[in-house]
Amino acid sequence: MPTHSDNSLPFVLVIFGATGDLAKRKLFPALYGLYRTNLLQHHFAVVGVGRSPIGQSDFHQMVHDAVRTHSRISVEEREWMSFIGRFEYVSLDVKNAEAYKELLSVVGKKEQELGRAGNRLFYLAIAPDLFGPVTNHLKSSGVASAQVGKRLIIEKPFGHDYPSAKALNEQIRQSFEEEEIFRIDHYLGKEMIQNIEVIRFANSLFEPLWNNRHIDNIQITASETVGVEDRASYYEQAGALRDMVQNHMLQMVMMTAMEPPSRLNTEAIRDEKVKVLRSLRRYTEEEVRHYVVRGQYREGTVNGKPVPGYRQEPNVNSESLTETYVAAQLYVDNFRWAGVPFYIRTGKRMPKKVTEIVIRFKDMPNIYFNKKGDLGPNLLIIRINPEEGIYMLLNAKKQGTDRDVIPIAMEFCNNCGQESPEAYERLLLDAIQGDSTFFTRWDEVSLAWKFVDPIRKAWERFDLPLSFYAAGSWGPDEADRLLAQNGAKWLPVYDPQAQPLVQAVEQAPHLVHPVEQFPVLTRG
Ligand SMILES: NC(=O)C1=CN([C@@H]2O[C@H](COP(=O)(O)OP(=O)(O)OC[C@H]3O[C@@H](n4cnc5c(N)ncnc54)[C@H](OP(=O)(O)O)[C@@H]3O)[C@@H](O)[C@H]2O)C=CC1
Ligand SMILES: O=C1O[C@H](COP(=O)(O)O)[C@@H](O)[C@H](O)[C@H]1O
Repeated sequence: MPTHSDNSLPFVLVIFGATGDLAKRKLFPALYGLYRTNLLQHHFAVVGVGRSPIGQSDFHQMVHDAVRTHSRISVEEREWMSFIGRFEYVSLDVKNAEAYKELLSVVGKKEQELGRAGNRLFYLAIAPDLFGPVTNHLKSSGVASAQVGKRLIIEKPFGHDYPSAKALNEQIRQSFEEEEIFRIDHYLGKEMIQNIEVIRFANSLFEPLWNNRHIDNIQITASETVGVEDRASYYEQAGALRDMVQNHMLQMVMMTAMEPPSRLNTEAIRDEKVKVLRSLRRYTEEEVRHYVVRGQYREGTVNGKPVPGYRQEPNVNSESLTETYVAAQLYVDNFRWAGVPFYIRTGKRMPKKVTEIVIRFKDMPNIYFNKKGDLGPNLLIIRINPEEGIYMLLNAKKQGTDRDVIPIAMEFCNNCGQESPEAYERLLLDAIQGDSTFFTRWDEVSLAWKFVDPIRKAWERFDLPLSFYAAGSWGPDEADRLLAQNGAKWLPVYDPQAQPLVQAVEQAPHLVHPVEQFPVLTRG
C-alpha cells in the first residue's frame, strides 16, 4: 500500500488518548481548523480511544468544549453537526489485546460508511510506555495489518536516551515500516521553521554568504515565560536538555545549517539534515564543562508577577537538580561551518516568550567607517514564535551628515493581519497526505540522542555545577561567560510589538552605537 496519498482519499483517524490534554488542546482544534479551511475533504472519520467510560454524547461535548476553548477558528454552530458526526468514542484499555476486536469493528463500520477501506492513521497521544503494546496489538488484531494502508503518528518523548529510543523504535518497527512512522516534532510544523529553507534557497542574497567566510556566529533562542506548570512528574525526569534541546533546538540547528538538498523532496531534505547531526561536534564528558551550561530558575518576577522557584513548584523535589535552562556552544565541523559557533539557549521563566534564530554576519574591515565606533554588525533575525517575521539590520548614512553611520532595520511580519495555521494543523495534514518531510526520521532521532547523552552523563558523573537564575532574567551569568570566552555576547532579544528593532539593538551598546534617527521599512 502506498504511504503517500492525496487528501481526497477517505481515511479513518484513530486517536489513542482522546480524553487527554494533547487531544483537547491541540488535536481536535487542529482537525477543526483543517475542516473549516476546507483542507480536509468530507470523507473522513475520527475514532477516539480512551479509558474513561464515557458515552458518545459526552465525548462529542468534550470535543466541542475543547474546540471552543482552543481553536483559532471560532465554532460555527450550524456546521458543527457535520463535523462532530464523524467522531466516535471507544472506551478500552489499550493494554488489553482482546479489546482491539471492538476497535476493529468500529473502524470497519466507519470505513463502510465512508465507502473505502484501508486508509488508517493511528495517533498515539498516550504515554510512551504504551507505544509498544499498542503497536503490537494493532498489528496482531488486524487493525493495522500488513494488508491495510496505515500510518503511525507518535508524540515525543521518543525515549529518554539513545538505548531507550532504540528499544522503542525496534518495538514499533515490528508493526510499522519506517515510511509509515511519523514522529512529531511540533517545531517542524511552525510556519517560520518551514520558511527557513525558502528564505535560504530562494534568495540569491543569502546563500552566497551562508558560510564561515561571512558569518561570525549564529544564536538560537527559545525562551518561555511559563514555568514547569503541572508537568512536574514528566519534567523532573526530562529537564530542558531532553525536553527542548534533543528535539526542537537541534531541529533549528539542522534547518539553519543544512546544505541545499539535491531536490526538495522528503528524503533529500532529511538526508541533508542528518548530515548536520553527523558533523555536529560531540563533546567528551570533560569538554561539556566548557561548552554547556545548565541552570534552574529561582523565585523572581515574570511579567510583573512574583513566581516561585522551580524547587518550590508543586510535585518538584525540594533539592531537584533538574535543569530548566540550557545554553551551549555547538560546532558543525564541516566545510561550510568550520569555526562558526552556534550558540543555543532555552529556558523556562525567562522575561519573554521568544523563539528566534539570529545570523550575525562578520564585521566589515575598519577602513572607512567606525571611526566613531558607530558601525554595527549586520544581523538577519528569523523570528519563529510568537511573532513570525524576518528582520535585517544594516548600516546606512545618517541623513544630513557627511559620513555618520546609523543602523537601519528592515522588518517583515509574517503573521500580521493573517494568522498562520497552527503547527498541529500542518503536521496532521501532512500525515494525512503521507508527506513525512517535517517529521523526524529514525536516524535523526538517534543521532540527536547520541549528541545529548554524553552531556547528561557528564553532568551526573562529574557533578558539574547547576547554575541558578532569577525567574524573569535571561538565565545564569555562566551563560554569558560561555560566549565571553570567545569575545561574544548574546544578542538582545527584542519585542516587535513594543519597540522598533533598532531601538532594541541600541539597548545593547556593545552592538550598535547611538541611534537618533532610523527608517523602519515594514511590509505586512
Ligand atoms: N499535552 C501536551 O501538550 C503534550 C503531550 N505530549 C505527549 O503526548 C502524550 C499524551 O499526553 P497528554 O495528553 O498530556 O496526557 P494525558 O495524561 O492528559 O492523557 C493521557 C491519555 O491516555 C489515555 N490512557 C492512559 N492509559 C490508558 C490505557 N491503559 N488505555 C486507554 N487509554 C489510556 C487517557 O485516557 P483516560 O483519561 O480516559 O484515562 C488519556 O486519554 C504523552 O506522551 C505526552 O508526553 C507531547 C507534547 C505535548
Ligand atoms: O515540546 C515542548 O515545547 C513547549 C514549547 O513549545 P512552543 O511551541 O510553545 O515554543 C515547551 O513548553 C514544552 O516544555 C516542551 O515539552
